[in-house]
Amino acid sequence: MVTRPSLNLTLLALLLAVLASLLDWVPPGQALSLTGSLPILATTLCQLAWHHHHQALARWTGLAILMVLIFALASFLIPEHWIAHAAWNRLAERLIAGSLIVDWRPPLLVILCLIMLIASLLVRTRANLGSPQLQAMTALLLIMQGIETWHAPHLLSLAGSALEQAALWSLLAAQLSGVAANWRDHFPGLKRALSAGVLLTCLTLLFWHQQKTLVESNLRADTQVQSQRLAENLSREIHDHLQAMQRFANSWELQDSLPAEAQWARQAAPYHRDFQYFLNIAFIDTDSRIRRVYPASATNQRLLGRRLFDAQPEGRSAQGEALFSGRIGRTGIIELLQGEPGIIHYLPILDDDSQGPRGAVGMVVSLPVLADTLFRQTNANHFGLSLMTLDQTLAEREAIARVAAWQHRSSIDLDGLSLTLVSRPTLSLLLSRLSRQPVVSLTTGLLLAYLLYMVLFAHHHMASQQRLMVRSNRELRHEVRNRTRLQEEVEWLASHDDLTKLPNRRHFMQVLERHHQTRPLSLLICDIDHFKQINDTFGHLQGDHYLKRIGELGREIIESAGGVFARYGGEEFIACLPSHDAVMARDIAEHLREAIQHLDLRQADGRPLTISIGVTTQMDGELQIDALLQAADEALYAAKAEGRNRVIIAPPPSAPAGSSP
Ligand SMILES: Nc1nc2c(ncn2[C@@H]2O[C@H](COP(=O)(O)OP(=O)(O)OP(=O)(O)O)[C@@H](O)[C@H]2O)c(=O)[nH]1
Repeated sequence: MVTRPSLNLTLLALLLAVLASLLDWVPPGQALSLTGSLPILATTLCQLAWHHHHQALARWTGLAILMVLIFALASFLIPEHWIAHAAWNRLAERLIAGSLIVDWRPPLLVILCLIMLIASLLVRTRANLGSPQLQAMTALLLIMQGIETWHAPHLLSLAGSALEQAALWSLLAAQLSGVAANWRDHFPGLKRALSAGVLLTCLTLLFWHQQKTLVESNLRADTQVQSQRLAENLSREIHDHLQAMQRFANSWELQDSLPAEAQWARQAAPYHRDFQYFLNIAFIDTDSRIRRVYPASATNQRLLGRRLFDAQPEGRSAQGEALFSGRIGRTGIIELLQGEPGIIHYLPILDDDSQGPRGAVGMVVSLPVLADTLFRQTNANHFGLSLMTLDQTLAEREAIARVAAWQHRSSIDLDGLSLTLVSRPTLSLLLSRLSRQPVVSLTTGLLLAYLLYMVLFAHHHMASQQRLMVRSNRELRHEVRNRTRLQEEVEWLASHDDLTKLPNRRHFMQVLERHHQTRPLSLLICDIDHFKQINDTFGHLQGDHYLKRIGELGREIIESAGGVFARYGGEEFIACLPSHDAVMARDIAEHLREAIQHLDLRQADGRPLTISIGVTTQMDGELQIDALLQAADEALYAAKAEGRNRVIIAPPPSAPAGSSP
């Protein structure tokens, strides 16, 4: 549903996405950083197209963006041993020289948010396709982005910039404002499924955050150990060279005179070769003059004969230690005569008759060269390195690849002198070692949360459908029962007399037809005597009462004889007695007449109520209903004519013409 607020919010998202893109933009050739803002901008345009009813355009752009985002997500998910991080970087390199995959890939949480937003746009506002769950997940992912931004600097850029996050919130709000009214009707059905889905999403995000923190801190500890090892190597190197040089100094103790130049060069050469960071190895006499130096480079030659006390006042105390006290002396970090920072060790050459030092061996260690020698042992693709004092960078080795925001500081002990080695692991190194497990858990958890919502929603939908069906079934059964009862009532009314509840004439005729083979078959027609006077005297209601009483009694007597008693019309009743001959029928008719006479019913003149009965019997032959009725009626007429309150037997009905006797 497109509403004015939702359109406005999408336009706001567009503005924010454009601003984010402009702020992120850097000239081509440099590292690209449109990673988050560009897909947000594309999604906003897609949503705008949807708002303007260009559904097909919105659908196809949405699908295209979705494909790109899924590809980017795959680079987070695929294990290193399937596709190495270097391969992803090579792919990025092909797109723009010097770029890395991280320059192209939007932050993880932005990718997930955009996938949810586009998916919910594609399923429109349909709750049964999971739109509410997708939007709830987007909101939770955005909250997580806020936490990530506020929390701490992290290894990977997982969250978008503040502007990108604001644009994403606007997109979500635009979608929500269009559908809120629509969902209000669905809310009872949504409630359970949505709360379960949201709960699982929250748990997934918390679990992911915990896992990610653990993985990153392990990785940090890993690189810290590596960096520490480097520092230890450096310390060991210094220690080793000191020992070696001590041996070198000791080798001159037996010699009384000044070492010959060639001899000095011959003996110093292997040390210089092994420890390339020695700028020179010099023989210094007790007057602190440099008398021999190796290598004999032009710079070193210029030092010959110079008095170090004057030339290097900073090193005076160290020289004094070696030349006068006979102990190893070491300068701090000083500016060397060669113009670079370094340390000079002075190793005394003692006289064999213990007359004090005869001189000292001076070893000039260039710290940049020392650091460089060590730095060369590490891969420049993995670490950027710096060797530092408290306030000065002595040597630096830039990493070839881009470094991460992390840096490790390890202290180095240079024979009592404390330095710091700062190492900065490269992004490529960290990403290639980073476990994919947290991202896999996050993606799987979100997928499961969506599926859980779908299952619960479908279950609720099916359950309510079933409830509806059961209710309709019950109503239908009730309706069928009602109709059957009505039908029975109608049928009963059609075949019975409403006043006396006796079978009516039509029903009686059907009964009679059913006995077309029963012989003998007797028929009785009964008529109340002077009923008109009863009506006239006592009223019709009383007349009705008489009719009912006679009906009840007649039914009792006739049915107990196996016959059927029915109302014939007006104050007349009719009965059939199957398998009763004329004598048996007459007896029953007499019994009926007498029983009525003994009822407590009175005629208008006070005498007991009486009836007259005409009886006829068909003994054999084909059933002749009309003839039987005619005969019984005539017998009744005769009974009336003879004074009423009597039973007259009609002669058997004559056979119809043509029938055999
Ligand atoms: N109360 C009541 N009266 C009825 C009903 N059906 C017919 N009657 C009355 O029955 C009376 C029949 O009268 P008649 O046919 O003249 O016969 P009678 O008065 O019984 O005289 P006889 O038959 O000659 O003895 C009429 O007054 C009818 O109105 C009914 O359902 N209820």
